[in-house]
Amino acid sequence: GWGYGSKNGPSHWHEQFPIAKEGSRQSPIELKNAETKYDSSLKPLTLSYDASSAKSLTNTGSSVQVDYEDGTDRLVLTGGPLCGKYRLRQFHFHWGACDDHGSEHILDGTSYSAELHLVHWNAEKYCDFAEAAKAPDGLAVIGVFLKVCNENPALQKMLSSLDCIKKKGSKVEFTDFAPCALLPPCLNYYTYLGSLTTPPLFESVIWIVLKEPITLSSEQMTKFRTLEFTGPDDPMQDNYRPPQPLKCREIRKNFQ
Ligand SMILES: NS(=O)(=O)c1ccc(O)c(NC(=O)NCCCCO)c1
Ligand SMILES: [Zn+2]
Repeated sequence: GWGYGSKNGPSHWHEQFPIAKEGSRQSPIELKNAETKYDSSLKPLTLSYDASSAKSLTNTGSSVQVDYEDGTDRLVLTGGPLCGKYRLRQFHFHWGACDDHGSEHILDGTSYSAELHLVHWNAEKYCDFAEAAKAPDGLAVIGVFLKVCNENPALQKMLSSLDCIKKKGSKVEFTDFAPCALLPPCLNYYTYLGSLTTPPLFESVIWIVLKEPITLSSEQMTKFRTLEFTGPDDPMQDNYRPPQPLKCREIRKNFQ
């Protein structure tokens, strides 16, 4: 199956997922602040997150992912560019082999060491995630850059559990994790219409990329790389897709 290696990585994905090449709204993209447009009609993001509905921590074989119980309205994102209420389903990360790269979005030429994706689906219009994932307004993903600087206590609970999920497909119970602890103080954002950044690359994501990164220590960053893609000689790293053509898209921001 698809992956991030030389034989099954992003340059090969079009062979099984033609939208990779043929799509009009693929992600990630380069964000060039000078070419974005301030939109005063954009609302602030409102996140109502309670910690209780975290469920599990999984090595998906392409990332590390925390899944949430999304059968009820417990962790809801509204406002911003969104119409309706979007329910948090999971968050996961993308990162590099070295600290100088690893994010999927690139901001004014800067690649960050990693990128957090908080994945929400439109529970007002669709019955479940799978249905929403196929709709043009089905998903809303908040992207948060990670910059190596000082230690991030909020990440520690997850990172200290990674030893238990080294192998692809492994999963452990992971409860009471408040995702809002992973957000920076300032919620200024860029927003544009895009896609999943992994196969099946559905063009169903309203992207909300925060301008301000969160920080973590280099030891914490190293911890991500102790996970395995397929086996002990295959460390999970460089699990990011490079930027895709902007084509006929506008990038808006909620700040001047
Ligand atoms: N990176 S993203 O755009 O935020 C993103 C958000 C939600 C997703 O469902 C996917 N992709 C996905 O689920 N692919 C199927 C199997 C993956 C196993 O790891 C990517
Ligand atoms: Zn992602």
